[in-house]
Amino acid sequence: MQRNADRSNDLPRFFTESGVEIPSVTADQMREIDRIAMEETGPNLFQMMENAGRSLALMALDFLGREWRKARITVLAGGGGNGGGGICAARHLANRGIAVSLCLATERLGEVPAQQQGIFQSTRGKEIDPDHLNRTPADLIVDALIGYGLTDAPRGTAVALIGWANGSGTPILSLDLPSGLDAATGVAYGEAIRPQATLTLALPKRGLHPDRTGPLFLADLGIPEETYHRAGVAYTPPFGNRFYIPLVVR
Ligand SMILES: NC(=O)C1=CN([C@@H]2O[C@H](COP(=O)(O)OP(=O)(O)OC[C@H]3O[C@@H](n4cnc5c(N)ncnc54)[C@H](O)[C@@H]3O)[C@@H](O)[C@H]2O)[C@@H](O)CC1
Ligand SMILES: [K+]
Repeated sequence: MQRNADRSNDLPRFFTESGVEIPSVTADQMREIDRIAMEETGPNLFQMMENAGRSLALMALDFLGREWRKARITVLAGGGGNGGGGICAARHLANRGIAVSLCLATERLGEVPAQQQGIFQSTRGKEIDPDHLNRTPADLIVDALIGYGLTDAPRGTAVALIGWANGSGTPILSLDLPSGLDAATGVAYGEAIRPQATLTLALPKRGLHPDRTGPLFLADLGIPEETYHRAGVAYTPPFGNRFYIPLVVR
């Protein structure tokens, strides 16, 4: 059965459309790159989260196509860095007049996600409780519940929201990785989001198997080459003249 299979010996490789290979990272390696950025080189966490959220909003707009103005979007967000990126995207989408509903899995937000929530509260977007989800029609769901911080099966409201989103029949865009998957191995500890597409951040996470992510895209967080090199990651900027790019996975 695929759900809980150990897939660590079957890791995908990631390439740009022009065939340049992009290194993949475990959660620990990505955490170290984040640490070097935050403590040594910049950008700081708020700046990276802003870049993540804006690219996520842009990808949602591209996904919706010409009908984007009429779209209704539900953003599901957790309390960590992944949730913060989702809340930021919710603001950018609400700023464009889209009907955005933000549903938080927890009231305990980290400091930077809480700042994002504070800004969102000045938009026309609405914050809704999980028990209002079925009364809130959506054309697109954004999954920003859990990112590379997951270490065991999703619990509590997060797992209820994963189940609701999967059963909704509405397309889902996942931020960084489908919530519920382990970033390094791609193993699902329990129920995991089944997205239409995934926007991963900075570098692809090792466990992003294409059968679990849908089409995979990579967003630029604005981290300089030097930061990756200090972390021991051979990195050449893959973005060309864009801020998010499709990845080819083999
Ligand atoms: N440089 C980067 O890579 C950046 C990463 N960012 C995002 O931040 C994420 C990492 O942030 P964090 O380390 O805060 O971790 P996450 O946000 O991935 O996970 C922590 C949160 O997930 C929820 N959670 C974790 N385990 C759970 C469980 N078993 N059941 C239910 N809920 C659970 C809780 O809300 C917790 O606060 C990345 O995946 C990425 O999306 C961005 O914030 C910007 C910078
Ligand atoms: K996610």
